[in-house]
Amino acid sequence: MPLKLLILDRDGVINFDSDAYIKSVEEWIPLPGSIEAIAQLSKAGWTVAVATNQSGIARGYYDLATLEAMHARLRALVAEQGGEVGLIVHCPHGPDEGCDCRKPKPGMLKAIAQHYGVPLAGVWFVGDSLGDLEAAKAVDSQPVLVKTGKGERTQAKSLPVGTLIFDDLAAIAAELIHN
Ligand SMILES: O=P(O)(O)OC[C@@H](O)[C@H]1O[C@@H](OP(=O)(O)O)[C@@H](O)[C@@H](O)[C@@H]1O
Ligand SMILES: [Mg+2]
Ligand SMILES: [Zn+2]
Repeated sequence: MPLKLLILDRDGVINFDSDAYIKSVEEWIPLPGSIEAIAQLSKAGWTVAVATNQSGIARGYYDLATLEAMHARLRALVAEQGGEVGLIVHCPHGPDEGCDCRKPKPGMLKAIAQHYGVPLAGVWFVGDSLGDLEAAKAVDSQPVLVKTGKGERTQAKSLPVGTLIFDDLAAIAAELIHN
């Protein structure tokens, strides 16, 4: 049975985003239904991984310990609902550092696929920004846009061909679990 892998962007998909960055655990607030959606997917046999740009680290807005505390909170909330979160990969670099992991580059998606030993072709990558969708396209994954976070702004742009669009993560969970 091939692994059912779903990869999520974080800010604007799992939690509220802010143009001022999410700089503390207190600012990290789950979007309505997102924790439940991840738990339901997990309990339905999906492996839910996360690929998130975190240039706020390079910019000095928060440190790695704070980022890890946010992710511990995410894991605890999903565990309370009987589910679990898989690998969380972040890019700590700034836009001018030329790293291979910052979306729209697909380095984080490749790292997740390598971790699980599965191909990326067709794997849904859910994001709210154009860079998320471009990263998916770059490795033949399925770009999926949610309208939460920056999603409605992104929807007004020219999207990669074949991009799927959903209202939110709960709608994606319903689609994947019930179809
Ligand atoms: O959506 P993910 O990838 O989980 O994380 C996005 C965040 O790292 C931040 O990314 C920044 O973009 P720049 O990194 O400054 O271009 C801005 O868009 C912030 O509003 C946003 O909080
Ligand atoms: Mg985002
Ligand atoms: Zn990076």
